[in-house]
Amino acid sequence: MTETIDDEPRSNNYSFSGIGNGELVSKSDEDFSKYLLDRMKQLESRNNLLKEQYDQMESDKRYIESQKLKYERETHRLQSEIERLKSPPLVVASVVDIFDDDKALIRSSTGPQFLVNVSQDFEDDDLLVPGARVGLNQQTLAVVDIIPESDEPLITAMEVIDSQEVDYSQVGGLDQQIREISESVELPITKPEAFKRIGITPPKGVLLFGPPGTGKTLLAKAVAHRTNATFIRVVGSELVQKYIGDGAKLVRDIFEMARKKAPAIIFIDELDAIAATRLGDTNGADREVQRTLMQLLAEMDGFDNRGDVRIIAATNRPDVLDPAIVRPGRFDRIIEIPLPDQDGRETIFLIHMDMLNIGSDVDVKKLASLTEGASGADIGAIVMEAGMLAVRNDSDHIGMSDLLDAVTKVMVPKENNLDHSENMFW
Ligand SMILES: Nc1ncnc2c1ncn2[C@@H]1O[C@H](COP(=O)(O)OP(=O)(O)OP(=O)(O)O)[C@@H](O)[C@H]1O
Repeated sequence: MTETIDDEPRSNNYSFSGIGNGELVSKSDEDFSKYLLDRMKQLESRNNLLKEQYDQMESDKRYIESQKLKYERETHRLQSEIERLKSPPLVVASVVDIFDDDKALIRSSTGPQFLVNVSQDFEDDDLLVPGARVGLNQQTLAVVDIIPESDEPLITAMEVIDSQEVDYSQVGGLDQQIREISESVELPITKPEAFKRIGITPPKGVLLFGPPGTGKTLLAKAVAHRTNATFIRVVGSELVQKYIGDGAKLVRDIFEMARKKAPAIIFIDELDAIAATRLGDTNGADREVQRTLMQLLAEMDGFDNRGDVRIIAATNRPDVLDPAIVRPGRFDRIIEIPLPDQDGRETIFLIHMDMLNIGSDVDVKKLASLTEGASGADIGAIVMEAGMLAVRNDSDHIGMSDLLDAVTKVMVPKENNLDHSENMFW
């Protein structure tokens, strides 16, 4: 790379024949300085190029260093996430009392009380007060975390919808049931004075029972829409399965939230999961269900019939319900939601076809007579399936043949299932 420039002029390169000696020297000097200038220019541009490359490499280096830092941070975060995921679950408890020497009396969610240590590096000392909910180490039961009071567990345990879009007109074949539910849930919210005037107390809770997919949830949503009430839906089985040890507290929180968001309708689906009759010996899980039910009964007993929080429950298994739940003052209005009859099925077909492009050959009466034993949900599925067939056939409307194919597709597996399920309630 190093270039040496000789002091001696290079006569070989710079001599020209036929020119005098003095002339030759000055010509050579001139050429040589030209050569030097060119060379300098070359070197300068090479130098600039190298400088540019150097700058580029410097900035690449800085970029790589910052990337390295970023990945190190990410690795660190992922490592602590792995540690966090591998750490054993904490036991939930509530604080009964706090003592000076870093000890606390706590009540575990399953009942018994323990005197336990409070972890030394526990930061939220101010929040550690009687009544606070805390997380305990599984083995030592030491208090290691505090559970913030928030609606978070509720958000996953229940569905809260401020305004419902479902109208009574979307519920087919249940005119009698709509009348009954509107008297017992809607009127106490919209016309409480009518009840006061006459002196009767409206029913506290309404129990809807019937086979799956017959419109129990739909009906409850329609009442919420009619009364402009917040619709709070909880599923019995989720209350006791997802939140072992927390079911009773959740029931309390649900009623609390309903009072805050009133007028509100609490819809408890699968009531049987928390209100089935208890048989003989009880294990831990049964006791949990029992505590949840007790809390539900206590909440129902404790609130005002004339208030603007109403409770609707639904079950497919009324036969297994604990008699305590249907006593007067609790779910004292029981409404059967049966499978739709011929007229009901016709109406439900029409409701589900309402917004669709239906061919003129479609005979709803015939469809209704071919679907005896179908629920509203089955009819919804038939119409949806027919729509899919029409799309698949690139048709611009749903024809009778699509609907007939869909009836076969939805009804045949259902009939096969029914053959194998004679022991089921429905
Ligand atoms: N009577 C009905 N009229 C119109 N559509 C209905 C009717 N019953 C059911 N459906 C349709 O079926 C869907 C499911 O019904 P829904 O969830 O109300 O049944 P459910 O009785 O609460 O069932 P489950 O007991 O399984 O909870 C509804 O969203 C609706 O599309």
